[in-house]
Amino acid sequence: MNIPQPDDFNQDMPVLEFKDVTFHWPGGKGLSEVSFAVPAGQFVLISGSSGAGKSTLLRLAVRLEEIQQGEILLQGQPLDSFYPPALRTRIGFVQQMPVILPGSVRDNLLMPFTLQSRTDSTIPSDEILTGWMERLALTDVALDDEAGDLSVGQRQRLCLIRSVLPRPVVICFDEPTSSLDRESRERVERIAEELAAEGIAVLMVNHTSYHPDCPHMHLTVADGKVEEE
Ligand SMILES: Nc1ncnc2c1ncn2[C@@H]1O[C@H](COP(=O)(O)OP(=O)(O)OP(=O)(O)O)[C@@H](O)[C@H]1O
Repeated sequence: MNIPQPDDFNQDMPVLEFKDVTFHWPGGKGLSEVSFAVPAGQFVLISGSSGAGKSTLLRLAVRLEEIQQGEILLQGQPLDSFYPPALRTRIGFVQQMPVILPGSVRDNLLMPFTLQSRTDSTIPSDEILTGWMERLALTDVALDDEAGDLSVGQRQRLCLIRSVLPRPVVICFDEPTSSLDRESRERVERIAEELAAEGIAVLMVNHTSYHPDCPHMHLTVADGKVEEE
């Protein structure tokens, strides 16, 4: 996979960097002075107890929440310097509760290409879409099916494909396997590891019994802090 990089991006720079980031929800929970750097193609496993702040960390990384102090850099540039549709194609997000839009499976998969501003991307063919669906064991789903009729597990895999298609430099997975049976779970985990091997940095919140086969960084979230193990 050919991962796009801006002309001035030095491959030795972290692709994603948190610098002293602080964010608190209105109720006071949140994260304080979080710093870590993720090189291109790094697999990052994120763990911590329920309510520790793992989803909050990912939501900050994809700018669904605004940091209150510090800085988050994507390819060396502040997150808020990206035009939002351009940011969405550079950093993918597969959420716990997948977001599906009205329309067919094809409409949902191609949604990033209707929003995006980049001119260097070709709209994927049906062959590419079905290839990805086979890779994720969605063989009983057709491109013309209504996406709203899919199960939660099927929706999660559809969102995974939708995030990968624009060739992002980072993908954040928030418990992408929570609604899947064991076989599908292992398949999604294997694909996430393959994406890292192809050069995409992968940040994955996952259950504690998951141990990636690939080399990885492990971040633990506890008491509003993020520590690298
Ligand atoms: N929209 C919100 N408004 C106020 N507080 C919130 C909001 N979202 C999360 N929080 C609080 O922030 C803390 C961290 O939540 P977060 O969802 O990031 O935890 P988590 O580690 O992902 O948990 P889980 O493993 O259960 O998904 C929790 O105490 C939660 O109640």
